[in-house]
Amino acid sequence: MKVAVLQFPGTNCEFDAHYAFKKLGCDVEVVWHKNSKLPANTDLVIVPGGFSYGDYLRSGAIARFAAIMEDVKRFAKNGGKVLGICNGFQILLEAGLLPGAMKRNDTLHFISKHHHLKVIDNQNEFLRLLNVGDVVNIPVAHHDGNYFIDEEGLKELERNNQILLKYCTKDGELTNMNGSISNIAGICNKERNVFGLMPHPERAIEEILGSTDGINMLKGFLK
Ligand SMILES: NC(=O)CC[C@H](N)C(=O)O
Repeated sequence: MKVAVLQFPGTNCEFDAHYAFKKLGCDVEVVWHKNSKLPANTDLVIVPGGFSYGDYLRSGAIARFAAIMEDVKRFAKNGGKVLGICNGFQILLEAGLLPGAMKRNDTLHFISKHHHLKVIDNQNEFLRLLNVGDVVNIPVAHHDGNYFIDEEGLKELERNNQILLKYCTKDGELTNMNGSISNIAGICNKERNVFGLMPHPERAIEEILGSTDGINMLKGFLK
């Protein structure tokens, strides 16, 4: 399986994602933002975490104008799978590939820790190897993870089962970690081929990292 990991100035998780998918046996290529085309035969695009363009203006607001994003949009429109992790999620929101917007955490603090997430929907390629109600332990590291969408948009997400993950305690009780509406940690688009989440599954793939719960999330994409 061919995985393309995008790289913008300020991206800092491209090699974590590269390492994780390599470990899963994928052919992985890091793709510079100035390229106008994704590699031939790309099966999955990862928009990784970091601080693209220093998070100036708004996280992801500049990266979404990068040349490569035109091809990512084309790829997604044709049904190609795209996963945005943290800053990648922010970029996909800014690019209009996912609905809603990201605000600063309500505490105004950068939050960096392991946090539990509850699987809300698994009828998608990302979480198909998990069960609804499963609790996973995945690191978070962001200051702009306060997901927002208007009332009508939230209803639409719920109606279409687009809410994939919510923040919770280790016992599965929903918690509000950063102000996100309805405790949302991850969503997908209506067509179910574009995914975004604030936590970092690619950083939870070895015991030494504190959790291996990310493996079965990323593995969902494997053919
Ligand atoms: N780990 C990351 O991707 C950081 C995300 C983002 N730039 C923020 O701090 O909100």
